Order: sequence, then structure tokens, then C-alpha cells
Amino acid sequence: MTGVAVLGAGAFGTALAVALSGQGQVTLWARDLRGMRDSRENPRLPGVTLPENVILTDRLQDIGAPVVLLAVPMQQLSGFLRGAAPQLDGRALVACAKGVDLASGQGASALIEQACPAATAAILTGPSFAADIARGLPTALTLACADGARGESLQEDLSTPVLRLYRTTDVTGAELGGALKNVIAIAAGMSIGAGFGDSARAALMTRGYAEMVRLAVALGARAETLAGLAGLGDLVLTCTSDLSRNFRFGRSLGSGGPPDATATVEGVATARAVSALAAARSIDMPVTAMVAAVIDQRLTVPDAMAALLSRPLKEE
Ligand SMILES: NC(=O)C1=CN([C@@H]2O[C@H](COP(=O)(O)OP(=O)(O)OC[C@H]3O[C@@H](n4cnc5c(N)ncnc54)[C@H](O)[C@@H]3O)[C@@H](O)[C@H]2O)C=CC1
Ligand SMILES: O=C(CO)COP(=O)(O)O
Repeated sequence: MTGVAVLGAGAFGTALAVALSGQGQVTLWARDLRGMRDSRENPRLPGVTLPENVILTDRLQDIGAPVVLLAVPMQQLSGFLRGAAPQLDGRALVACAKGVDLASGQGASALIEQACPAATAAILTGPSFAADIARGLPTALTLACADGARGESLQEDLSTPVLRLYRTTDVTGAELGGALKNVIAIAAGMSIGAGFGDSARAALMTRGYAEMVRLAVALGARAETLAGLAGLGDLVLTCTSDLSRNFRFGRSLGSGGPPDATATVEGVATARAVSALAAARSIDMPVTAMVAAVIDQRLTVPDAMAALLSRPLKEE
């Protein structure tokens, strides 16, 4: 493995650093190490001790690795890249955030290309909870890079005996799959929280998937990418697991309980961003529109479900 660095020491960045440290040294950068240096533990990933091969730093100047994983949340990525571009340009920058930037309507790869024009932009996405990856449980992900040869070498660099990467050149499909499934997971959580049952959740997942594909294909993605780990695979995981923050956030909206204000819930901003994108292109995304309406308190969860059920009957 060539040198790898991970920027952003939340749950996911830390888990990736732990997983890759079995193959060689990994530098993990955080803007604030908050005692992690002494405890060798990250409060965002409790119970996981950082192996010796994980080198902690809060200085971007220390990042010498040619391959850099970006694990800061999506809505912070643009500002982060603007500040860090002088240190990062020219390397392979692999975005691990799942979402659409609300301010620009763009995905992570476009943000990388704008801030670091000499870098190779790539996306790492797919069904994977940080806790599973950090514990070394078997996981399969999608590595997307428009440059096929660079993608192949990144696939080699970032695979381990238990972390199996598939590659694609369909960057748009990979990043939209990860972004859009979070919104549908909020819808699934709302439905479960409101007591609508497992059948309604399956319907929302299936119709949600249909609208994920509709938007992604309209934006240039291949439908097969959405049928893979980056889309369907992650949709299934996130809509059906209590470990998902997006699902849990939706469930608290549905049940009327207080959401966890400290959690990173990428689907919130992405629901707003995608609703605007879809409306501007006249693309029908009723589930996403309902999620955005509930989040912005324009509709209650029962009213959103009633609105979905009263749409004109149509062919599947
Ligand atoms: N946790 C998980 O299981 C998975 C997370 N992801 C994705 O990874 C991304 C990050 O999520 P998590 O690590 O789980 O979130 P987290 O909430 O655990 O951590 C986010 C981290 O980003 C840091 N951060 C925020 N703004 C920053 C900035 N401007 N500069 C530097 N650092 C900054 C915070 O200090 C925090 O340490 C999200 O887009 C998420 O969708 C993807 C797959 C799995
Ligand atoms: O993306 C994830 C799993 O693949 C993590 O989902 P949450 O952000 O909803 O926790």
C-alpha cells in the first residue's frame, strides 16, 4: 500500500484509519485531537483503540501521503477544501462524505475539482457502518474514479482482506447513490416512527429507489451503479438498521420524540438540496419532496403519507 492519510476524525474517518492501518501506517488528521493522543480512543467511536500504525496529527502540513481520504461531513467539505487546497492539490482525494452540498447543489467530486484542479477526485461509498468497519467485519464498498487506471490503483490501495472494494468510473452515480439513500432512510424512519409498519417502509424504499434512479440518470449516471453497493446496497442498510443516524432521525420525527442534536444527519441538508435540484429540472421525486416538507415543518408525517397515497394512480 502507498501512504494513506484520512482527514476528519469523526466516526467514519477514524474507522477507515483503523481498518487501513493493518496494511501500513495511516495518518489521521483532526482539527482538534481532544485528548485522542493520550487515550488513543475517539469518543465518536467508543470502544475502539487506535492501533500504533495510526499516526495522529492536527497539522495539515504533516500530510505527506499521495492518497487522502476526506471524511469531513458534506456541508463542511467545500469550506474545508478551500482552506486545505494548498496542502492537498495534486494528490488523489477520495471523498467519503455522502450528500449534496446545499449551497451549490454539487456533489463531492465537483467540489474537489473546483478547489484542487490538479488532484484526482474519487468517491468511496457503499453500505458500511463505522462501527462495523472499525471492528474488522466484512464490508464491500464502491470506489468511483473517472480515470479508470487511477481508480484501479486506488482500489488496490484501499482494499484489505475484509474491506472489499468494487470500482466504477461512474462518479455521478456513486456519489448520488450515497447522498440520496440518506433522504429515503429518513422517510423510512418517519414511517416506522409513525407506526405505519414494515410494508409501508418497503414501499417507501422501493419507490424511493425509483426516484433515486430517475434523478441520477437525468444527471448523467448509469442506472447499474444505482443498482449496486453505492445505491441499492446502502439504501437497504440505512433504511433497515437502528445504527443509521438518518433512519433514527426520521423515526424521531415520526414518533414525535426529540432527535439527537449531536448526530451528523446528512440527509437533512441533502433533502433540501435535492428537492431544489429536482424541482428545477421538473423531475418527479415525491418521497424526497415529502421529507424536505416534514423537515421544514411544512407538513406533518401523517399529512406527508396522506399526500403520497393520494397521488394519481399510475403504472409502476
Ligand atoms: N458513521 C458512519 O457509519 C458512516 C459515515 N459516512 C459519512 O462520513 C461522513 C462523516 O461522518 P461521520 O464521521 O460519521 O461523522 P461524525 O459526526 O462522527 O464526525 C464528523 C467529524 O467531522 C469533523 N468536522 C466537521 N467539520 C469539520 C471541518 N470543517 N474541518 C475538519 N473537520 C470537521 C468533526 O469535528 C467530527 O470529528 C458523512 O458524510 C457520513 O455520511 C459514510 C459511511 C458510514
Ligand atoms: O452511510 C452510512 C452507512 O452506509 C451511515 O448511515 P448514517 O449516516 O445514517 O448513520
